[in-house]
Amino acid sequence: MTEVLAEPTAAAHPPVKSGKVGVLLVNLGTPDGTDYTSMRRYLKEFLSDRRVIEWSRLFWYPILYGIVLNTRPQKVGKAYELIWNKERNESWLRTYTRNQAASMAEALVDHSHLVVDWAMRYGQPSITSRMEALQKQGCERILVFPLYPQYAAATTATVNDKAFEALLKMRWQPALRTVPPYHDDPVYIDALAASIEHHLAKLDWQPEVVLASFHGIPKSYFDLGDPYYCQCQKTARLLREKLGWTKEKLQVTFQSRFGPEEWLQPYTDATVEKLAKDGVKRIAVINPGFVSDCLETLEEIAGQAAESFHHNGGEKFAHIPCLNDSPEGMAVLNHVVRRELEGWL
Ligand SMILES: C=CC1=C(C)c2cc3[nH]c(cc4nc(cc5[nH]c(cc1n2)c(C)c5CCC(=O)O)C(CCC(=O)O)=C4C)c(C)c3C=C
Ligand SMILES: [Fe+2]
Ligand SMILES: [Fe+2]
Repeated sequence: MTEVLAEPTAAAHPPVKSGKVGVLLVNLGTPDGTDYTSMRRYLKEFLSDRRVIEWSRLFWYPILYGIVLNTRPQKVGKAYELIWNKERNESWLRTYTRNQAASMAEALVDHSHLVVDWAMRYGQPSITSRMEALQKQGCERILVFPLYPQYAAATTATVNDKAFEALLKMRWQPALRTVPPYHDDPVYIDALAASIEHHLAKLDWQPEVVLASFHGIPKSYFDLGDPYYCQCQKTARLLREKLGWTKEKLQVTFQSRFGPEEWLQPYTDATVEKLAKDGVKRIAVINPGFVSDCLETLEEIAGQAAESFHHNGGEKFAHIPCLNDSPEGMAVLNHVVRRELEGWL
């Protein structure tokens, strides 16, 4: 005889929150402090990620544990100190990401069943902890938003991997959606163009050249089929078209090289130096691939690149800030989220 399970009665059943939709904004990550221990913990997690360093572990781990984690924490800790948000005692990347989540929650307040949260791929708050928190609040559906306009396996894919890894341990999984790259979205391109125009209008000089400097990746990742390079080039082309500028006026470069391999070219540092040596006196740099200002924009560009330009004969240098949590920046993020939530709102 077949046994039929009895319908659980309300009294016997534990309370379950339900009916909510979560949005999880995720950026790269950040150390908890600039001290050696915090920096080492952060870099260890970051540089152990196979999506970031694709070399064989047999080759990479002796270098990572023998050299990199003994020297880089001090060096990078000093760089972070220069740009630390002292008021909140945290990195700007964390401040801006939290602000973006708060601002988005306010913009979408009419959807009372929506919960907006934020996490970091490396460091705290972790993706797993925030996914679990969203689920506890009753989110049966979660939209994961890797905060990168251009897709790279080293950034977008590793965020998505981590989100799906969190589901691995759940008996009752929420439905999961991930936000695709938005490198050619007109709202994003318009926001970049408006930001350039707005910031250049505030100067009492105008740049001869503007660099669109994107974070680099090893050239070998591109050769293996990563679409990142092409998406960066498309963003720059659309931006040029929007501004009515030539290829000479808006040039694409790649920054933040790591390790001895060849990375995407032309390099930002070499280009800045060459422009100055060739007699260009005034340049501006924008970082369209970074949703928020961080170490790589504030220290490497506004700090180091500016210094190199002046040192080599350049006279005027401007760093155009990232869109951050500005109204234009939030218009982009809110637009992308609304579109990707279609059918869930
Ligand atoms: C092989 C190493 C790295 C790859 C590939 C890589 C790709 C990549 N990174 C970003 C965005 C950011 N990177 C940041 C810092 C950073 N990046 C690497 C290495 C690689 N990145 C390192 C080791 C570091 C830490 C600092 C250092 O040791 O130099 C940051 C800043 C974080 C902050 O808290 O401010 C961002 C943002 C992208 C978009 C990308 C590929 C497209
Ligand atoms: Fe990086
Ligand atoms: Fe860097």
